[in-house]
Amino acid sequence: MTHEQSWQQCCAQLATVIPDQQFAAWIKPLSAPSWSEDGSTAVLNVPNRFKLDWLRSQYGARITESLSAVVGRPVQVDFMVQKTPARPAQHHSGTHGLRPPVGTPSSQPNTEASAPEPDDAPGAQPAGGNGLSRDTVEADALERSRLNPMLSFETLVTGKANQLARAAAIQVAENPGRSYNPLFIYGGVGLGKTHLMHAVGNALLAQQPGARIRYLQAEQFVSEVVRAYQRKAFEEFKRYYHSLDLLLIDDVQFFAGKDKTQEEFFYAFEALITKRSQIILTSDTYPKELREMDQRLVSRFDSGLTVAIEPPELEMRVAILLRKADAELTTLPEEVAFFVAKNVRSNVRELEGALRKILAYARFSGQDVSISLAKEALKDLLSLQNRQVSVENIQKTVADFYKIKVADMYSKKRPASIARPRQIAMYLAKELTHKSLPEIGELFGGRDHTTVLHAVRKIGQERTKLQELNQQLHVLEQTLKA
Ligand SMILES: Nc1ncnc2c1ncn2[C@@H]1O[C@H](COP(=O)(O)OP(=O)(O)OP(=O)(O)O)[C@@H](O)[C@H]1O
Repeated sequence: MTHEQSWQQCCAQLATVIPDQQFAAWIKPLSAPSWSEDGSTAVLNVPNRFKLDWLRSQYGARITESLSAVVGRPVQVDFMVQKTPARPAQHHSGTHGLRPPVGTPSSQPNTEASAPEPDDAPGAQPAGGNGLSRDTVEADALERSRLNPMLSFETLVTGKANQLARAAAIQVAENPGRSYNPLFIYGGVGLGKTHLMHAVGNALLAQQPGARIRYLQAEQFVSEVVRAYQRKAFEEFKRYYHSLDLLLIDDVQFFAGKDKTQEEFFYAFEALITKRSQIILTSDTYPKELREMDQRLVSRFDSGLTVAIEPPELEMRVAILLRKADAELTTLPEEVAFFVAKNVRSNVRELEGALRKILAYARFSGQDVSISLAKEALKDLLSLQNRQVSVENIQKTVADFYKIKVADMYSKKRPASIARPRQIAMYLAKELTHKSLPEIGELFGGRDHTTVLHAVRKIGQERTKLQELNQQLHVLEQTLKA
């Protein structure tokens, strides 16, 4: 069997397991791979890095499996971004492309092998044509979209913490505007919400280089509304936002209390949903918990699919570290990855920071990466983490934060402006130290342990209901732990 025949058979097999639309969009346009000399690796040429990411992450395993089955031995499948011109003429001979050169009618007998349209995506031009090259179209669209091409499905590590959100995002990328609309992703800081959002955008851009995509942070949207207001340019603003195919807005909790922004966003939302453009939103909390948000918007946010991203568990943290090291072209010994993952637990952004420190340390000191090197590189971080937060420190930090005197932490004064920060400090003392209630009471001017218990319960309950308090507590906790 020739290489071309084996590829055709592979495609035929894939066509039975991959839904028609996806097959037509992703597999059918591929030319037959070129093979390494020893026949162990098949290299598929793809037109750009977006397609490369997507094909590798979504179909790589299936193609490998199918091609191995067809040739009767395990083979590796690799992808390579094709150099321009996008469709080299040698495809009809030599490396046995499935597709005839652009403009040549298909003469392949097999349906899998029949020539696809030069491109399924709107706005794309065949290379060598008189219009803009596909690369230029993509580069322009990428710039306009403000997408970061590094944040793709390919570079996103999957685990229990994000598997639902990722699955939903993949659905959306494959069926924009038709599966879950809007897709609302929520979770704590640095857990990959932004990453997932960009991944959808990048995947869609790979499929449709002409797609009108825009990513922006909620605050930027607020500024644009303000600017449109000042310039009396709402028509233009509307025309732009209402014309998008995919709108990605990050951290929508920042719309809180901004009535005009919410109103404009509501119109854009309605217009986009009606014309089946996709909307993806992220937030630090689920829609019903959003503060100072128009109820019409809250219910719209919840009308598609709402998914959470949780903090990654240990194994996922290890996997993320290994993957990030790999991307930096360094090998991280697994024991070092475990060591870091056990000690840096809060979020992915912090994991990345820790890894960066270790790699920089290794580079500058000329040493290999080991646990002892990691301990040295992360000395500050680890000692800070292990350092017990002291009650005195809590009292000082909380007093500074609420602009009261530290002495008021021990005083008997009762006005709310003082009593409340004091209760907050007691709550944090219970949360962040190992001190008992009576010990804490003692350190707060000799108060009874029931007073401390009351404060701990009260603040604990209120933080689940009051977003602002919760945020203040987050800031205080971060400051104290940092
Ligand atoms: N599962 C993951 N695999 C690989 N990298 C990840 C993963 N999750 C997050 N990251 C990386 O961690 C960093 C922080 O992620 P991201 O900015 O998406 O977080 P976020 O949830 O949007 O946080 P914030 O609320 O602060 O905006 C990014 O560099 C992102 O690429």
